[in-house]
Amino acid sequence: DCSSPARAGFSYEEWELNPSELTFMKELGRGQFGVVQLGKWKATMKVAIKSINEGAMSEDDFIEEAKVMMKLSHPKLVQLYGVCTHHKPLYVVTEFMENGCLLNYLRQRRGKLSRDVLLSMCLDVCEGMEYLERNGFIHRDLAARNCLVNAEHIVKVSDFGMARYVIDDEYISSSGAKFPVKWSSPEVFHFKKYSSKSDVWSFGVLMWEVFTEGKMPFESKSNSEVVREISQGNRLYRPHLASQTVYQVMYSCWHEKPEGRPTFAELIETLTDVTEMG
Ligand SMILES: CCC(=O)Nc1cccc(Nc2nc(Nc3ccc(OCCOC)cc3)ncc2F)c1
Repeated sequence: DCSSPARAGFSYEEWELNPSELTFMKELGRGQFGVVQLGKWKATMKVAIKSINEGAMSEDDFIEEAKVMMKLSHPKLVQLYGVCTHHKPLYVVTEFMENGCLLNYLRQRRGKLSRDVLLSMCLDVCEGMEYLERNGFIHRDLAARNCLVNAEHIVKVSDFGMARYVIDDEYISSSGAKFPVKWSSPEVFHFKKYSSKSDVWSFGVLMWEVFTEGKMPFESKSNSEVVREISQGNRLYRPHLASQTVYQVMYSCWHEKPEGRPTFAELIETLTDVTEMG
């Protein structure tokens, strides 16, 4: 049916949106591929439209993958509606999230969010990630900056798998300034060995971001200092808002070996028990 962008433009492949059905309203900010704008699809549905800067993305590879990503659908994942490939710049059209990215949301509401709300945010992300784990899909760049918050204050995971299409050596090389070392497991920053268990490590750091209300992990340390700290067995400290029980959960995500870390399915169980215990 053509009632939603996901099935849009019968005259286009199902992952293609007809650009004439998009209207631009205002700039939301800048993602890593270029500007993101609030728009409307068929003059009714609010959407986020990412314009991909020339040379920022391996576009053909991404378009191929977009067909797979379109099929990933879950209430805690930011839905990909489609792409416009018939002109430059390439547009990537997704679900619009009224309250913006989780990192800024946490920083803007410092001191106003209860522990229960912080825990429910972690559970939202965990549910989205458990769906990706179940479907054998690796995020590769899970962090609070890559999660978004909707009008109902639900948190959803965004930009899953997009790290594979970035053209920027600073981001790709593990010694590059933009490589997310502070969210990377040892097997990722040493060998780029990505897995759902390396996503679990990043989820532990995201939990730390949530319970510090948006602090930068290893605040004053350089990437190479973080590699040394982690390799020596040091870990992020317990955030003041995190109970010992909550800290044990995020700490379990930082086991040196992937097999020593929980799965997202196990993390849902544990976080749900913590929520119920209070
Ligand atoms: C921290 C990283 C970061 O900002 N990332 C980032 C920036 C811009 C847009 C996107 N992407 C999407 N954004 C929305 N909604 C959105 C709503 C409000 C907003 O307010 C900005 C001004 O605040 C006063 C920003 C975004 N929905 C879907 C996206 F895909 C991601």
